[in-house]
Amino acid sequence: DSGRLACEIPAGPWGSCVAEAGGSQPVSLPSSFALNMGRAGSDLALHFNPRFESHGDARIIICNSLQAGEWGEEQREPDFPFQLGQDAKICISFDAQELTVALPGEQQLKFPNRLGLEAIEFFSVEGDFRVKSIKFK
Ligand SMILES: C=CCO[C@@H]1O[C@H](CO)[C@@H](O[C@@H]2O[C@H](CO)[C@H](O)[C@H](OCc3cn(-c4n[nH]c(N)n4)nn3)[C@H]2O)[C@H](O)[C@H]1NC(C)=O
Repeated sequence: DSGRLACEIPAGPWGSCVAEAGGSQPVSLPSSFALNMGRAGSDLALHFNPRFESHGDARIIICNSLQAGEWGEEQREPDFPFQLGQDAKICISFDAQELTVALPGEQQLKFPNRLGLEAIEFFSVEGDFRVKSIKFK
């Protein structure tokens, strides 16, 4: 079980690195997983949703915000660095302007901090993604 640990991105001015190592399980073909963070389940600064195959999308990362239960405009990232059954290190940091997601293979993705989030008060994981470690720095 080669769960490697978190990444070392230093905390941003506001935020911190929410580091995660996990992996999608080869047992069942996961259609997608999601990491959600923000103030509450209905107020997310970042819904980070890699889709292997779901909603008619294949191998694309969907990022969005959720404000009072309403989805914002999706940001769609076709550069898809995940492999089924492989561990993935994902590291999220943020400041007043944007959230930065460090992905496997030195890939980086940015998403505007639409909620002006200053602290992560809510964090959830959905789908076939087994979290091996989480570190708030
Ligand atoms: C073309 C038709 C209208 O557009 C579609 O509208 C859908 C509904 O809003 C969009 O799907 C939602 O997209 C949201 C982000 O913008 C969320 O991903 C939402 O799902 C929330 C969610 C995901 N998950 C989840 N992910 N993985 C697992 N296991 N569970 N649990 N709750 C999805 O149901 C979907 O991404 C969007 N597609 C396009 C191409 O825009």
